[in-house]
Amino acid sequence: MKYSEQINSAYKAQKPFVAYKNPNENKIHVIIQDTDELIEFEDFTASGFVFAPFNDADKAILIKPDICFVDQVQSVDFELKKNVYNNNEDEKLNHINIVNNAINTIKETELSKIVISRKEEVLVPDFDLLAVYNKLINKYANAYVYVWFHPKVGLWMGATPETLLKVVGNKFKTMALAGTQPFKGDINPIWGEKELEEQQMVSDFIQQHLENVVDDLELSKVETVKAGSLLHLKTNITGRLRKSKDVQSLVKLLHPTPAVCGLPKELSKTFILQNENYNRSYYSGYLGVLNIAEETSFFVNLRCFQLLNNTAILYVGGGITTESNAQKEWEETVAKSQIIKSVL
Ligand SMILES: C=C(O[C@H]1C=CC=C(C(=O)O)[C@@H]1O)C(=O)O
Repeated sequence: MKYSEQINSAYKAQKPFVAYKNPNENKIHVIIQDTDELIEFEDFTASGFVFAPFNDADKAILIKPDICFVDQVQSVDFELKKNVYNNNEDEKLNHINIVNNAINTIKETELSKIVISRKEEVLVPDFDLLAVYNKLINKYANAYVYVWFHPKVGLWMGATPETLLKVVGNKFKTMALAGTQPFKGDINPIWGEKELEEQQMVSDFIQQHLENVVDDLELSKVETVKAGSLLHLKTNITGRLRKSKDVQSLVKLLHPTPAVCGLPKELSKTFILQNENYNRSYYSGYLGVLNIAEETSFFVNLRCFQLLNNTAILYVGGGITTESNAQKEWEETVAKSQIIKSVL
C-alpha cells in the first residue's frame, strides 16, 4: 500500500497514526496504533512516537508502533497561495501589546529573551488532509514534515526547521536555532545585531547546560539555513552521552528550547504562561520517534497547525529581546504564518 492509502484508511478508521518525513529525506514513515487507547507518555525506555506539549502540566502522548511502514514521497505540482496577509487589527494590537510588555520586562528583570507567540484561525471548509500534507512535503524538503492524529486529541500538521535532539547509540545532535529574516534570493545575507545576539544567547545556553552531562561537546560555526521563505541562524551541536538513560535528562535540559521559550528558561516560561493569554497546547512542544530501530529523534513543533472542525488553528511566535521592535515582531509572525497558509 502507498502511504497515502495508509494515512487515509487509518484516518477513516479513526486509528491513532503519524506520518513523518525527516529533513532532506525522500521517504515517508507511517506509524499506526491498532487501538484508540490514549497512552500517556512518561517512560523514556518505551518505544513509539512521542507527541509532547509546550507545558509539562499538559499530557504527552505515545503512539504505539503496531504498524510501521516506509514509502517514497509522492511528488505533486501546485502553486503556493501568495500574500495571505492577516488584517485583523485586534489580533495585531494584542500581539504588539504583549511584545511591548515582554520588552519592558526584559529591561527591568534578569530575563534576556522571551518568545511570544499567538494563534490564528483560518477557515478550511474543503480541507483535504493528503493534499495539504503532500504540499508541505514537496515544498519544505529540509524540514521535518509530519501529520499526527489521535481520535481523542485531534489532528496536527507541520513543517518544522528545529531539531530538539537526535540520539543514536551514545551520540547525540542538537541545534541552536534563532533569528529570522525573509529569503530574498541570497542564502548568505547580512544579519542584524539583534538576530546575531539572539542566536548567540541560545548557543551559549545550550553549551553551558550540556557541558555538565555530556562528553566531547562540539559547536559548529553559525550558518544560515532556509526554512521555506524564511532564513534562520543555526549552530549544530554534537556530543556523546555519558549514559544511555541520559536522553531523559537531556530532554529536560533542552525543552522548551530558548527558540520557543526564552532565557532563563523557568522565568520566561512563567512569563509566557501568565501573559500570552492562550494555551499553546502542542505548539512549541516536541515530537518524534523514541527508541525505534535504536534511534530517538525529537523535533520542536513549529510552523504547525491544528485542525478543529472546519478551522485550521495556526501557531506562530518569535524571540523578543531588548532590541526588538513590536511592529516588526508582528510582521515576523505574519511571515511565519505564510508557511502554513500558503498550502491550505
Ligand atoms: C517560535 C518560532 O520560531 C522560532 C524558531 C526560529 C526562529 C525564531 C525567531 O527568529 O524568533 C523563533 O525562535 C515559530 O516559528 O513559531
